[in-house]
Amino acid sequence: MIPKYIDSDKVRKILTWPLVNAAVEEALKAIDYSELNAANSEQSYKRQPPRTITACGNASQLLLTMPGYVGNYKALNAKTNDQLPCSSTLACKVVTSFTNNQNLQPPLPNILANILLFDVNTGELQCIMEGTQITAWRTAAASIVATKYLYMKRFPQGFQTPIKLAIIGCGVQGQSHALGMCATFNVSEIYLWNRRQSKADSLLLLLQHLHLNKVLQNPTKIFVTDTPAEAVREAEVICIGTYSPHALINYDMLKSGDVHINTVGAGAVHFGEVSQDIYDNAVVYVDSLINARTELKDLKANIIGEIGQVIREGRSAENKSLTIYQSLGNFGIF
Ligand SMILES: NC(=O)C1=CN([C@@H]2O[C@H](COP(=O)(O)OP(=O)(O)OC[C@H]3O[C@@H](n4cnc5c(N)ncnc54)[C@H](O)[C@@H]3O)[C@@H](O)[C@H]2O)C=CC1
Ligand SMILES: O=C([O-])C1=[NH+]CCC1
Repeated sequence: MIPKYIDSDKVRKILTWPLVNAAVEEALKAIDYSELNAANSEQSYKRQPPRTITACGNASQLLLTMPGYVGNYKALNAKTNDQLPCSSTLACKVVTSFTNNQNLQPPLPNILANILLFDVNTGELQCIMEGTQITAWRTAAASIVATKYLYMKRFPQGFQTPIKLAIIGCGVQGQSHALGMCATFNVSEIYLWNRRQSKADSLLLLLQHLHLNKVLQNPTKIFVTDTPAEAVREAEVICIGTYSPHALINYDMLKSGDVHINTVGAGAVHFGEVSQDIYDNAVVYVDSLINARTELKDLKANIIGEIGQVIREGRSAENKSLTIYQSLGNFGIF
């Protein structure tokens, strides 16, 4: 059987922020390690084992594999809302992170992804879905869900609470975080910083264009800053997605009071963009504790648990004004 290929144009057409945010929220909730039901169970169940990371020669060339299985689920027909027959999905997201790609002529994204879907009865490969954009959207959506549960829930106005947002690093992740956050929350001001300023300028132009064309309602005030310190000085929510091996922000740079940080980058080492004194003063949540045990073993931080636990158990984050969502990344199956 020749697998069906779903290219990036087709994928892009179905992605919207409400859809991706809701799917990612379910996927984060679905990460649990309770004894799973037998395969012949009537109930829906899922498996998301730890991901593997293979270095291909050196740490700047990585292959990440993220398998997932959901058994016995009943989806709804998106058009009619009727319940579809019970089904199961076996899939694996395969991501490469080759950090020299941006220097190629023409450049390629550093992070490339494909999602493989298998026949659950025979194991045959049925479909390959282009996953690069899904990864950009999924990662930003996970930060959005973390911001919703760790930060927005602190305020009576919830989602409507106006926020000043800082984006540190305006590459693929910086852009998807800026667009997703502005599409979801009431962002009153946004501060953009990138090592090479032209990328921050381009993101400013894109945001202005989308605002003028009423694709985005906010923000009305957009600033490009000369330093990360200027970008975070007023910010209540900070999203940082770079390959920086050194901390770009430290505790003294943050405003006092309620602040939430989504830190998604730093390449092969999945932390380091944020200084130790920020971790010392914060409580930290992750997407996957199983992956954190290996990938964050050198991080000295008060890791409280997973975002999924916070959502499932309906409990609010610890009573601390500074929270961090330390994003490692995962497949996003539920
Ligand atoms: N947690 C997750 O689920 C995911 C994490 N990532 C990570 O997010 C980070 C960004 O990925 P992309 O946006 O796709 O890459 P990108 O190449 O599109 O953007 C990277 C940005 O980082 C900046 N940068 C690189 N080195 C820097 C340094 N030493 N100091 C300051 N800025 C620096 C660049 O100027 C660029 O704007 C990477 O570390 C990547 O591994 C990417 C996808 C998913
Ligand atoms: O989850 C993901 O797709 C990734 N995490 C780190 C790089 C890509």
